[in-house]
Amino acid sequence: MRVLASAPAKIILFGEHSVVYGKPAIAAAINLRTYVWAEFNETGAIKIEAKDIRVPGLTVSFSEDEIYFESDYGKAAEVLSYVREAIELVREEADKRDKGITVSITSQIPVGAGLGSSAAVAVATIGAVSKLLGLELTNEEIGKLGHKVELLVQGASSGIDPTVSAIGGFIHYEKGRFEHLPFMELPIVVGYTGSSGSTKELVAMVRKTKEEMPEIIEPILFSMGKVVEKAREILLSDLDDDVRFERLGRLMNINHGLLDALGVSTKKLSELVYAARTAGALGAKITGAGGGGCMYALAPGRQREVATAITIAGGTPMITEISREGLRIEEVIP
Ligand SMILES: Nc1ncnc2c1ncn2[C@@H]1O[C@H](COP(=O)(O)OP(=O)(O)OP(=O)(O)O)[C@@H](O)[C@H]1O
Ligand SMILES: C[C@@](O)(CCO)CC(=O)[O-]
Ligand SMILES: [Mg+2]
Repeated sequence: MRVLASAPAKIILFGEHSVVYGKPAIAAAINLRTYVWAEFNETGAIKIEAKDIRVPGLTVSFSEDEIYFESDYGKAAEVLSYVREAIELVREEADKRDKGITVSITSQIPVGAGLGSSAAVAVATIGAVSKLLGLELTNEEIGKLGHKVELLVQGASSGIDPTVSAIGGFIHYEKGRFEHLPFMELPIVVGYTGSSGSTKELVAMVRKTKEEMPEIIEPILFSMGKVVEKAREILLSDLDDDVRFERLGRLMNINHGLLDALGVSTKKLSELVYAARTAGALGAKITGAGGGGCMYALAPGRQREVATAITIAGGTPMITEISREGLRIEEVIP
């Protein structure tokens, strides 16, 4: 039997980082997906074919007529830890710890770019492997297992990314609980800096700063929580779109400033944010953990101009759509 599952990327509209400390956040699944095939193998081992992820630590030496490859196995194993933990967790849940499983991954989501590639790969793997092992799990349960995987690998995770990747759509999330917000088209542009940041390291950096100066960082996290409350109110209001977008834009700019104060922006991210605002975006901010990766802009009627401004500033624009669907079983071959 072979199973193919897929799970979407996400953007965080408001509340990244503060959500790790129990504040609310708002996120949406977007139409970039990670695909995972799962099948049994006879060896009893876990085998992972990650087709489009760069493995760090590979050294190649060339001499007259020979080529030597040396790999840093520790680093290679670390890169695959989300997938490995996901498979181990599902084998335990199914009480089939010794089953040999091979997974093969292809992904449209840039890695370490704030678009939830870690959550999507964990959720798609859990979806494919649980189906293979005959476990009946709801998408919500798969999101909770995805949260466990992120906790195991990163040490800290709010769970918002695996939740939105598993269930799709547009959500408000707080302390493990989510509420679907009404589906709406948002005129956004995502801008990719081309560089990456590690969520594990960025979350650890914010925690360290918070421990060193709680009297400064806690009010910032508190304000971020308030920005999200206000944004939820505006999203649920019956205000006209022009007023609604203008207010949301202002909140995005405040949220970006607060993220910058936490130290998770970079020069390139800020350049893309300011380029987007100058080209007429009503708001622009980092999305995801930062340290590189992506920003997004709210630009009703100005998406094309903002995309051009992001390109001129050295970024890659992506006009994405919100994905109603989360985890999907694409194919089951008996
Ligand atoms: N296609 C893939 N195959 C295997 N592992 C992947 C794949 N995509 C992502 N990963 C894993 O996820 C890690 C990146 O996760 P990380 O949480 O740091 O960033 P992100 O999820 O892309 O962004 P964010 O968490 O800010 O939304 C990679 O180093 C790798 O371990
Ligand atoms: C930085 C963070 O808030 C969002 C990453 O997309 C981490 C988390 O919520 O687990
Ligand atoms: Mg991640």
